[in-house]
Amino acid sequence: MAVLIVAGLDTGGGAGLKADIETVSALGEHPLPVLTSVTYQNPSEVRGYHTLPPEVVREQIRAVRGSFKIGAVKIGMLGSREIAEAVKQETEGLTRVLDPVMESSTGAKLVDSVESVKVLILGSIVTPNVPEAEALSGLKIRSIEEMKEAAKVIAEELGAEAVVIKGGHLSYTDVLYWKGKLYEFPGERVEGFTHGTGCVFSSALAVFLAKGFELPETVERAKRFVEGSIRFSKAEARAVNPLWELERDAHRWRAKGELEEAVKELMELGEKLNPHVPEVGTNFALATPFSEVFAVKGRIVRYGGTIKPVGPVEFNASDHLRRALLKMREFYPEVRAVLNLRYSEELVEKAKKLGLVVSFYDRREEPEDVKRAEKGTMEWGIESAVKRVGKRPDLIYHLGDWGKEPMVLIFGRSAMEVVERVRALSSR
Ligand SMILES: Nc1ncnc2c1ncn2[C@@H]1O[C@H](COP(=O)(O)OP(=O)(O)O)[C@@H](O)[C@H]1O
Ligand SMILES: Cc1ncc(COP(=O)(O)O)c(N)n1
Repeated sequence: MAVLIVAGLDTGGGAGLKADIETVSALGEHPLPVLTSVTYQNPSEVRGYHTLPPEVVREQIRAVRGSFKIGAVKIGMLGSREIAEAVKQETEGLTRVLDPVMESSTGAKLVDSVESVKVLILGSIVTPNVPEAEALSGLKIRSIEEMKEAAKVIAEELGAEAVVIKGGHLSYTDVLYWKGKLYEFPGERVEGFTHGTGCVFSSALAVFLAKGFELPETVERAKRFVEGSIRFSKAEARAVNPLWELERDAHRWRAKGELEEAVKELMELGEKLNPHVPEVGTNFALATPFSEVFAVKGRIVRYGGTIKPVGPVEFNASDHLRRALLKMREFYPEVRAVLNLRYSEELVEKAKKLGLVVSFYDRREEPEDVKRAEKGTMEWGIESAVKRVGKRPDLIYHLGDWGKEPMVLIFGRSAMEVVERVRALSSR
């Protein structure tokens, strides 16, 4: 199924047409991109925009309307009244999702007037954020109750088929008014970049409508999709990441394979490694670029004179190593893998001889409040060891913690780098 997208181009690659294309593609439908305006912007600032002549917008829609099966249309930045009129005429009869874009999140105007947006409201599913809903309804919105009143007014007075007021500027709860009924979609704040959330939301809505879901279900699905695109946003983009689900799954797949290979290599070191395996067992953890962590279920244990993994490589199979790795990644994001061994003086000396950067933490230095909180020891330990050496540590040891057993953590930028380090450390 194809989804028509009528929107503006964001040169920062965060919002607008590019976010819409990615959203539609990521959700498995075919995007038909129609450009209304070129903006000059980055995630911090819109410097200006240039609207295309309405005829150019009209011709783009005409070129595709007849030759694709269009399940829905998402309409974003319109720019001018003339473009709004042309889009209205050319999209007659399609299921229309209108994101009434008026201002960017950075506060710059993206349309000549509220009236231009109103041109397209009749019969559309409209998705204003709180300030846009205030502009369309003339009401002040400070609560979920007031969101509901405004949604009703926009539907009843302006003739929208349905109204979804988005709560990103209020409490993260979204409200839907449809066929005389009100629905609430509770949400919680997700940490991450939010530039482009509105674009992704309305595109996802259009996709789920095209797939045939009923409106309340589409809102729920679009909201969850936006949450993922915030949670898995990337610092480099400073905007939402509509490709999050595909990327996350690809990274999971690769990390699992990488760790499985490395565990296999590690097993080759069986007899040499056996004396270095602590009572609690060894584990081996690998993080994806999204900081999701895989490890060996049940750990790697001594087995006769050799060693053996108890279970398979799984997501979230080690709490301690996951916490150590994630803390290390806050300082050095290139570090992706870690493995723990029993502490011994020879091992630490050998590491130093091999030129590895060695650090340690000492629980006697742990502040009382961290001790009492219990969960924070690992994080505190890694942080204090990192700060102690002032550069990226390859190996961190402590002399009693985690069931009081002294332990060594060996870090690496890949699972194989850790295996190579373990190989060097355990060779006689
Ligand atoms: N930080 C956040 N955490 C979770 N959900 C958010 C966050 N910011 C926005 N949302 C959600 O993203 C969607 C878009 O909302 P909003 O940001 O208000 O739109 P706009 O980009 O048009 O201002 C809504 O479903 C909203 O609840
Ligand atoms: C081309 C274009 N379309 C839409 C938005 C709104 O997105 P946001 O509210 O996240 O700034 C934008 N900034 N640019």
